Amino acid sequence: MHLDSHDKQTPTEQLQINKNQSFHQSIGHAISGVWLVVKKERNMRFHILVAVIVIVVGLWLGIGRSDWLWIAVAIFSVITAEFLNTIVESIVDLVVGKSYHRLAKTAKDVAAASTLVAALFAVVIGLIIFEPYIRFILSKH
Ligand SMILES: Nc1ncnc2c1ncn2[C@@H]1O[C@H](COP(=O)(O)OP(=O)(O)OP(=O)(O)O)[C@@H](O)[C@H]1O
Repeated sequence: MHLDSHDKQTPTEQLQINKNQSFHQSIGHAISGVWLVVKKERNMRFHILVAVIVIVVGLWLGIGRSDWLWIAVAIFSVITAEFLNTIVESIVDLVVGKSYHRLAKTAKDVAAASTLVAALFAVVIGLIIFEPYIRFILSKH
């Protein structure tokens, strides 16, 4: 997925390239970065949906503090990897444009691999935390 559409500014958008002048301005741009990834990256929306489901199930089961800590680590690892993946994609597209380049492929594939590894880490954390509950529920049936 490319963020090309973000490059086409609407007339109301300011074409700022100088440094942010205030903390408020920095936070505003950071939040618009978060919104941009959520809006444009289907995978990010999927990660958020899974995170919400895990949080709801965790609340329902009443899991402990240390379990929440690991779930927080897993969720933030996946989200951070997805942000880095989007950064790499954007920079690669900026550098090579529409042309094919072997190093562009390497950069994008390795960036995608980092998200995959983070997602697998999250699945392992989820299995370790929820396995006793799943086993208990299955033993009741
Ligand atoms: N300029 C390029 N040169 C060589 N290979 C490319 C280039 N652009 C993309 N690719 C290859 O095509 C794949 C898909 O490109 P795309 O830009 O859609 O990646 P993607 O956005 O990482 O996919 P996803 O949204 O699933 O993460 C990349 O993983 C890479 O293997």
